[in-house]
Amino acid sequence: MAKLRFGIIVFPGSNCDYDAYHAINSVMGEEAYFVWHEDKDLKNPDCIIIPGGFSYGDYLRCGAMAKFSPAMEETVNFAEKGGKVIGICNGFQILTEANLLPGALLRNTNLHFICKEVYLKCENRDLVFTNQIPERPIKIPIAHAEGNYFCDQKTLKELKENNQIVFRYCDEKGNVNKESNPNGSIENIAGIVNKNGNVLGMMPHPERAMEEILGNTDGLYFFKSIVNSFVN
Ligand SMILES: NC(=O)CC[C@H](N)C(=O)O
Repeated sequence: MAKLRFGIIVFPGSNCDYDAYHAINSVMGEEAYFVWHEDKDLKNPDCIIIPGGFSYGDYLRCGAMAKFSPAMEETVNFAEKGGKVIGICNGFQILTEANLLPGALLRNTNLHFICKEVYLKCENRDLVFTNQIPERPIKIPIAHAEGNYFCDQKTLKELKENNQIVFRYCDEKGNVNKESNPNGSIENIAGIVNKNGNVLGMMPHPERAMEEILGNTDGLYFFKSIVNSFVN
């Protein structure tokens, strides 16, 4: 079977683009390639990844300037036609700014940049992004200053009704509570999907947990889910 094509959008200030590239190419054995933010041509992807980092230096707000890039305009068109789009960390922030996902990412409640491993409970394992994720909590790193997910009560209700809450921060045993919430996110939300199930945003970084040498391979479940959804 031909390799799956993952287009990774690169903005000035992206810094997880090579991590995503390595995860797709070297670990998953699929094809990753970069799309410069000024390019309008996404080069026929199976999936677009908007990687983590500090696009445009996080000026104005995280993701606020990136949404105007030609590559983002095309990503919106791609998503509207059902194309699969993943936003990780700064990518999640960009997807909310581009209105592909509801809500916003605010400053962490402690006002610090937080870099550590957290546990996630996957609440919807029927998605193209999650079908291989186990029931047990998975351990994935976070690294952000603005990961505090917020939305109004009406949106929260809709997210719940449509099963759009994909990941919640929890502890090792799967308890979702104030203690297991690293950044103040509403109801411990760490990742959501759009109504159609083809656009996912998450603050944690699965691409940083792909190999034994890194001490954590739980990110593999995430990428294996996507590959699996194309094969089956
Ligand atoms: N790792 C990242 O993508 C960082 C995201 C963002 N710039 C923040 O600090 O919140």
